[in-house]
Amino acid sequence: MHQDIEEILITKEEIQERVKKLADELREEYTNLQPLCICVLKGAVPFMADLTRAMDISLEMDFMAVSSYGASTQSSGVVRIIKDLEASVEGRHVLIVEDIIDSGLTLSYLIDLLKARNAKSVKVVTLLDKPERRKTNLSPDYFGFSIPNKFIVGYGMDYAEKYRNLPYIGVLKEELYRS
Ligand SMILES: O=P(O)(O)OC[C@H]1O[C@H](OP(=O)(O)OP(=O)(O)O)[C@H](O)[C@@H]1O
Ligand SMILES: Nc1nc2[nH]cnc2c(=O)[nH]1
Repeated sequence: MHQDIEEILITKEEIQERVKKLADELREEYTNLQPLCICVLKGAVPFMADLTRAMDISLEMDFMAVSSYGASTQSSGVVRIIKDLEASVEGRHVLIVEDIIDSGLTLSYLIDLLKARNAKSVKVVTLLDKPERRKTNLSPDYFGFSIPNKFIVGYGMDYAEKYRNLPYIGVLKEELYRS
């Protein structure tokens, strides 16, 4: 285990098993619909790669980067587009792929944006859900794990851009981000 990690919350094997089950459910829903899977950079990259390969249906991918202003471990609700989509979502079945929903403010903004751009349907799959911290009444259509209110890193998720390549999801030692 990495020296900065307090405990492993979800192992690599548990992630793989859950991702496969989510992919099975999504295959059922999206076969023949040619969904546009939108990866929200950067944290969702490993999940997007594993999930879409396991879905094993005809789909398209696009990438969007947004940033919320505020402290590095808290979302402020003000969302700014850093990189927009290349594809048009008009008339498309869109699946937003997220690594984590925390306050829900990022997702709430994205859903409104994609609906305003006339997507035919907009659904959300997130690997992790932290429902305790929600500031909106939004809930994901599909989620991998519901987790407690702890600051976690790994499998795409960072602290100050580090730890994204850890193969598991771990709780970061508190002294590293409180100091
Ligand atoms: O529900 P919310 O409170 O809005 O928080 C969730 C958002 O925060 C994280 O992204 P972050 O801004 O850390 O960017 P990153 O994916 O590039 O690390 C995560 O990937 C979600 O997009
Ligand atoms: N890395 C990381 N990003 C987040 N964004 C919202 N919650 C979290 C979290 O626990 N860890």
